[in-house]
Amino acid sequence: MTLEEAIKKIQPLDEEAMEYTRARWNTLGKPLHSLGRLEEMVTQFAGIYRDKKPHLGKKAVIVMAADNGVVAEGVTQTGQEVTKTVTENMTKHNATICIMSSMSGADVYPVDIGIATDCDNPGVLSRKIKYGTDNMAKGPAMSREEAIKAIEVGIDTVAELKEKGYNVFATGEMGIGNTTTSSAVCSVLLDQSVEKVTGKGAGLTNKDLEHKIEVIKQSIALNQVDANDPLDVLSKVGGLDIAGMVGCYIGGAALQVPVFIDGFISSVAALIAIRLVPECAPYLFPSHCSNEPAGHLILDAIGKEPYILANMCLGEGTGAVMGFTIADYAFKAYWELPSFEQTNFGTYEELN
Ligand SMILES: Cc1cc2ncn([C@H]3O[C@H](COP(=O)(O)O)[C@@H](O)[C@H]3O)c2cc1C
Ligand SMILES: O=C(O)c1cccnc1
Repeated sequence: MTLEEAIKKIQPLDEEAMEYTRARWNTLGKPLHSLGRLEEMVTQFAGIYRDKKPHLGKKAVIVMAADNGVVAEGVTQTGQEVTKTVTENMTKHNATICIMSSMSGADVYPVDIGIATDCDNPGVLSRKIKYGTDNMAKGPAMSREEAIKAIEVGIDTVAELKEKGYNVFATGEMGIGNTTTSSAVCSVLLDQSVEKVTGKGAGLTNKDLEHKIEVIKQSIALNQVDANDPLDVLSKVGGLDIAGMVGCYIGGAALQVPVFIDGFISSVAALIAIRLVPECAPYLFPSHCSNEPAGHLILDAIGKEPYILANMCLGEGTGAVMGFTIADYAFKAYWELPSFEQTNFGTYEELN
């Protein structure tokens, strides 16, 4: 599906299904609204599925893996070969996301959307746009066309997995250097200083952090980034992993499935998606708030309040899969709690 086709398919949530779900929550044998945002989550899922009787199906985490040319500037603690190693570890149950996903009953789908070397691994979906982005400190990270193609990879991945029976998604990423690109995008789109939105990523010394900030400033200035054009920002100072996740969010909205956002990098992708297509926002769910300095800023900007505050900053989708578990609790209560009439509390009308 093209980006344009996906945008055209996005509809507002189904109010009737949500009304029905809200009303049903109010009949259950517990104090009104006492499950708070868990109640709202089930209601919103009903609106997304356009189904008065929403059920969670199979859960998938899509992990967009890509390299970033800017790593050549020395903005990371480890080399870019780690991107491929960790991505391949996801096929052997050796990465954090696999272990945490198994707790949530979710399947992990790593996608090579731009790893810098060949990745011939049957467990990794091969969707390479190019062998890593170009170094944004020297010129644009990618062309606008490449950014759109990467977004379409995300849309198509959601479509493909929905065909296989998945109906709830989470985004994750693996890409050494992607906190540098994320901070650049964040600084431009939120009009905040680079210092305020840049952290140590997967680990840096204070001196290295100063250098990272300088590289980001240089990249933004050199590329003459247009803050009013999210695709310009994404292609010049973003990454292929971020673009792929933008596609997952827009694709999720087009295909009427909810998508959980992970940490800093995933939230930056959600910010781009919502700036591009504001109508996709109700299909997106926060999970945790990243411990990177701009974690809260980004969530505030997209109007999403995190469910979990755990000072996590790992990425890969590790926070997003905890969102699945919250959804499990919410749906379990919604479907298994007896109504007032089925209990001996009295009737709903008597009690409320
Ligand atoms: C072994 C390892 C596993 C990871 N898993 C996620 N990340 C996280 O760290 C990277 C971003 O940090 P930076 O911008 O500093 O490179 C991303 O790959 C992100 O997913 C990892 C990083 C490492 C080193
Ligand atoms: O919050 C995140 O997603 C994050 C932060 C630092 C490094 N990797 C991921």
